[in-house]
Amino acid sequence: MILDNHPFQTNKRGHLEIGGMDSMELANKYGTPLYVYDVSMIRENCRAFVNTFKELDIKAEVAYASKAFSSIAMLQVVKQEGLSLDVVSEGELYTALQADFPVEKIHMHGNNKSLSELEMAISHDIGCIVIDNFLEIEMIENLLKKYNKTIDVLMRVTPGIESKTHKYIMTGNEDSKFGFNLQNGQAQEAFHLLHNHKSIRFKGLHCHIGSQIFETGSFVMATKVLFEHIAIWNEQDGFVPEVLNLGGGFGIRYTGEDSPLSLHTFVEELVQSVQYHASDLNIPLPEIWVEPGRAIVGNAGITLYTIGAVKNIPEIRNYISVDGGMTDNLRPALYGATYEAVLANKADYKPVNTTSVAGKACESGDMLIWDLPIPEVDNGDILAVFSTGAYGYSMANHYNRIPKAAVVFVENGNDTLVVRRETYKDVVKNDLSYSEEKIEM
Ligand SMILES: Cc1ncc(COP(=O)(O)O)c(C=O)c1O
Ligand SMILES: N[C@@H](CCCC[NH3+])C(=O)O
Repeated sequence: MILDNHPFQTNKRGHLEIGGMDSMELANKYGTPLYVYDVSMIRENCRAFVNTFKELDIKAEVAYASKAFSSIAMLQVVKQEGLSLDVVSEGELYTALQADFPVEKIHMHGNNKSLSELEMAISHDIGCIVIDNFLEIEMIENLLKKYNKTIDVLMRVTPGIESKTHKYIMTGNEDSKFGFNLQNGQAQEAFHLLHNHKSIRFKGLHCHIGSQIFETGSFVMATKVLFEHIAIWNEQDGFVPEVLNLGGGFGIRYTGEDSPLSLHTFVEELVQSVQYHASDLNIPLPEIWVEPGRAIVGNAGITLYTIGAVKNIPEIRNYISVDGGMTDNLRPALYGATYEAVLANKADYKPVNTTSVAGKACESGDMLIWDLPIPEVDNGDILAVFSTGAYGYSMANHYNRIPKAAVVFVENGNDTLVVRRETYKDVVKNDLSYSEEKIEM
């Protein structure tokens, strides 16, 4: 049964339950498509990361990668759980400031940070900037002079590792737009600009090899490559990193085919590898920082859709269409990502057919799920797609002028609307008219 692959159950009415709430009641109350998050699951995921490092007695910092899902309410939960925060744009930083997130716990990323983004970060005294390129070093130097400030930074490097994931979400390979290349000398050049800098406090290295990764081998390999360079810089310049940030990328289960490692195993193997190299080099163990996004929110979210048109093409395929699709979940269209779903009102029914779930956007590629085992479908049935908590709402778009869906948090049987559904007024709110008089002028 598909339901067995996911951390949800049915209630007495046979309806899918989330956070102690009947998902059908949520669909009726808020309409569909609807993103629903079980907040206690988000909290558990945050705590699991923090506690795993604690159990291993390792000085660590866990920063939630807010690109996975950023909203004021979400960042308030992250703040309540005491995590740090990774932002990659002015918009994400702005959201963090609106959520009153402690600035000293915010880290800023980005492969093309603008002057105004850096100025916002520096003027608000955020905790750390992860430097990606030479232009950024120059802009940070100028801004620190202007504000007469100093700031902590990490240097992002690409170790030349091809992690086992989709090409579009690999980031540690040599041919990457992210970070300073370790192999071709650029990282070495940047290191010399940053090491012993007067106002840029160079704390250490950052490396993120990709996303939705199920094995530790590529992390261990990346750590080895980082330490080869740390060893050279240690010998030449006495460099001792205070921090090693190994990024995010911890894979989650989308379907029964996915078997993520336990968090404990994952973290333990990363820690052991850093410990091994630090002791080999005879330097103190650096603080280990990580930046999980998907692993914090992915499994905690589901999306509810109303099923509309049903189309059977004999001997070819059965289709059901839902009232959302690539506008609220771009991942299948972008990466061929796979998902599982059940009918929220028949969650414990046995499947009798196979059907493919189409979105409503005007694209043949707008398919949410291919060949899903499903019970008999009736008008008004609600489809619940699992594991949509990461990179769903955050990559939502307005294609076909479809308004963005609402987000509801549920916790201990209480539901709270945390992002309003967009209206058609919202969709045209930035449009200005172009009158005939202008053409005549
Ligand atoms: C620098 C950086 N850190 C963290 C993450 C979060 O990744 P994930 O959601 O896979 O944990 C990403 C996204 O891939 C990233 O680019
Ligand atoms: N958006 C991607 C992950 C990329 C994360 C940022 N480097 C996904 O949905 O899987």
